[in-house]
Amino acid sequence: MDETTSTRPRVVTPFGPRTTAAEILDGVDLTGRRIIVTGGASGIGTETVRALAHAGAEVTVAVRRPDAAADLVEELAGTAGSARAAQLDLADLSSVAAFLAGWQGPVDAVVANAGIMAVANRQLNAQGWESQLATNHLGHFALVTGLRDNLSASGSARVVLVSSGAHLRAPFDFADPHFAQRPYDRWSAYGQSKTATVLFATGIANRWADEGITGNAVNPGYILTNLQRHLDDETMRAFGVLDEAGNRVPLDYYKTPAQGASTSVLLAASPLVEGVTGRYFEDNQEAEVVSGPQEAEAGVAPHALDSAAAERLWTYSEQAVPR
Ligand SMILES: NC(=O)c1ccc[n+]([C@@H]2O[C@H](COP(=O)([O-])OP(=O)(O)OC[C@H]3O[C@@H](n4cnc5c(N)ncnc54)[C@H](O)[C@@H]3O)[C@@H](O)[C@H]2O)c1
Repeated sequence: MDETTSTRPRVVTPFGPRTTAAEILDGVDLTGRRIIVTGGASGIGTETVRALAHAGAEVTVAVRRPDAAADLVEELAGTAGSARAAQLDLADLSSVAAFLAGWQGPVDAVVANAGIMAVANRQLNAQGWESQLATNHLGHFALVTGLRDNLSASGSARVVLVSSGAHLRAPFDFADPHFAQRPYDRWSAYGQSKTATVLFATGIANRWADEGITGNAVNPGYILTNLQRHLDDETMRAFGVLDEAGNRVPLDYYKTPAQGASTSVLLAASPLVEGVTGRYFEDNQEAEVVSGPQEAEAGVAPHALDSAAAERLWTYSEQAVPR
């Protein structure tokens, strides 16, 4: 974190943690805005797509299996905007390249929402990248940097990088990002990938401001979705999500997916944050900077706002992703 980051005023909005994505866009007209949402066929992504399309945007739902988004596309056919599905596997660079080759014209926003969490064992993709870093950061880096000219052509484009409070657990380990030498730990791997997500927002802010492209990171909060599928019942009990009988416990601090999608939608489309860049938001506000691991995983860690680390990660990612 540099001095500018620590002294700049925090961005605040009138919205609360329980505001829904639709409420964020009440009265906002996104007609003609072309927005890509990765991982839009489930969870927070689906609610992000819904809110944007209802406000008039032309949303591309970028998913591994386009048929998984078919019902959503059909549901949104009668709205002010539209949705269409496109194939994209972020862990497969040839799929990212095919998506980029098929895209024409400006892009007004990318919501880099797709993600995987706490994969039990170290898994590598074709490039030898650890799976969470591959999907959550490097695939999105390939996608967003590949769309740079299209974003620039918008004149006012926004990149929203969906991170997590888990970033507080792990700085980016430049010496061993893929756990080749250190023991694999699924939470460190997830946390590191989400730190990369925040650093990527800083990198966009540092490099692309002159092109009218902003980049911000988002922690959606806790939402029960498919994301938890890699967690066994014992872990879910430890989280207090399951009772001893294996039933889901209704927890107050869990948001609905529509509430979880609100901060992504705020940064992707609300006029209230026009021009805001290089920030980390949660509960619809810019987060406070905090030090050390936090029980509630709230706030943003200095290691994720470090401009030098952001530059280093950009260089690392550029070298990793072939052009
Ligand atoms: N749910 C939470 O409590 C929570 C908390 C913090 C952050 N997040 C983040 O929010 C985002 C959305 O998660 P969610 O909770 O809606 O979970 P989810 O599992 O419902 O959605 C994730 C989506 O990403 C897609 N995806 C996974 N790997 C992909 C790949 N290789 N290529 C393309 N798409 C891929 C999945 O198919 C899925 O549609 C994720 O980035 C997650 O890390 C979620």
